[in-house]
Parts: sequence; C-alpha cells; structure tokens
Amino acid sequence: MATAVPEIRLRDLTVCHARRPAVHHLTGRFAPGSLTAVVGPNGAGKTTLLRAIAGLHRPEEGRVELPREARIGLLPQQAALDRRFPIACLDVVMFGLWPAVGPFRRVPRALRERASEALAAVGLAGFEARPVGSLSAGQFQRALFARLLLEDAPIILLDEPFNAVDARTAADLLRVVRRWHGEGRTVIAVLHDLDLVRREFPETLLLAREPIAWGPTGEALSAANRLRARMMAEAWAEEAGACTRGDAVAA
Ligand SMILES: Nc1ncnc2c1ncn2[C@@H]1O[C@H](COP(=O)(O)OP(=O)(O)OP(=O)(O)O)[C@@H](O)[C@H]1O
Repeated sequence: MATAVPEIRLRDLTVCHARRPAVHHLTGRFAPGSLTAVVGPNGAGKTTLLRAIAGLHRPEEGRVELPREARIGLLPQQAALDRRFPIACLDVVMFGLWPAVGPFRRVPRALRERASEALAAVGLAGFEARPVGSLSAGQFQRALFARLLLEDAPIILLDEPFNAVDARTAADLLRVVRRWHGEGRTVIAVLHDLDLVRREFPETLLLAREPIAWGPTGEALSAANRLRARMMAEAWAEEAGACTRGDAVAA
C-alpha cells in the first residue's frame, strides 16, 4: 500500500433518518492502522455510522473529519445488494477500479490481470466469467472482498462481513482482514459475534445510537456496558408503541 493512512475523527456526530437520530453525539477517533469492531443491538446505528464515514450519509450535526482525498473501501451488507443484474464476477471486482480508471473507460489488460489475481487470492480462481447471480452467498462475499483487495484503500469499512457465509469462508475472509491490519490499513467492521470480536479485534465501539463504550475490546464489552446497550435498545422498542390490552383481546 503506497498511500499514508489518515486518522478518522468523529466530532459530536449525529446522523438521522427522517429526522430521528440513528447515531447520536458520537465523538472519538479511529487511529491510523487500528482494527475496530462496531457492535450493538439491531437498529443501534452501526450501518448508518459506516455510511456516514464513507460520505454516503450527511450528518445532521457534528462531523466526520477525514482528508478530502482519503480513499475508503466499503463492503455493504449483502442484503443491501441486488444480484439479479447480469454481470460477470470479474466485472464486479473491477468496479473497485473505477475511481482510478474513470467510468466507462476500457480497463487496461494489466488491471484486468490484477482483478483476476484478486479473485484467486480469495479462492475464486477461474470464476472470472461466472454471472454473479449464480454465486452462493459465500462466493459472492469472496468476490466483494476481491473488489476491496483491488481498490487497495487505506481505510476499509466492512458491514457484517461474515454474515451468511460458512465457517471456512469466514476463516478465509478473516485472514484477509488480518492481512489488511498487518499492512497498516484502518479496518472498521460491524459485527454481531462477540466471541469473534474478543478474539480478533483489539478495539471496539459499542453503540446503541448513543456511544456506550469505545476502547480496548475487553473493557468496552464489559457486562455493565452490554447491559446498558440492551436497556437502550429496549427503550427504542417501547418508543415504537407498546401493545395495548385492547390489541391483546383482539388477537
Ligand atoms: N433508510 C432509512 N430510512 C428510515 N430509517 C432508517 C433507514 N435506515 C436505517 N433506519 C433506521 O435507523 C436506525 C439505525 O439503523 P442501522 O441500519 O444503522 O442500524 P444497525 O445497527 O446497522 O442495525 P442491524 O444490526 O439490524 O443491521 C434503525 O432504527 C433503522 O430502522
């Protein structure tokens, strides 16, 4: 990796959907080269935070501080992607090159070869021409990792990277994450498997719309912090409207 890795600073960051805060007053920093898990209950604002860091969602208040030219690779949740589009595996990987090559340009042969190498590096050698619609969930996730390899960004954001993949695929993809960390990139991953987080991620941000804890994983995931996060989530469920006695009778 040739580029320097910039720090990511969040200052009093608030990001909303339809004016309701999904991330509320979050302040802190991701040090260059850090490996951080973002955890928290469903609806805690984890995806929203990644999208805000990637510049895809404008903050309502506060800001994400990053140099304008910072390059970020984002792995979205699989559920957010439509795989019915008739496109070959190699083309999906080569999407990772368009910031360098420009849209609608013919990709030079050397770069196509790099895309093939990236596929091979994630265990998909020979899959170049396969339509993405025919890939299994695990194979598709491998192809998206190949795209990130090709992008070569100093900051990598992963939204539930090991979801819906089998143990072997998860282990292979985890090796890629370790490699990125070893190369000094900043990696931020949204995860639900706390055992995996404890084993592999030195830093953790525990989010429940409000920040609950951010720091070394062992401390951030203390029983008291996890309880606080759960209680916050229960409070949102109550906001959504409690079941009334009348509803119960009608049911
Ligand atoms: N496009 C949207 N429009 C309206 N509300 C949204 C939108 N996207 C997310 N939200 C709401 O914002 C809140 C945070 O959502 P987000 O997807 O960031 O949470 P999450 O922590 O990633 O959840 P999960 O673990 O379930 O993936 C939720 O209440 C969600 O319903």
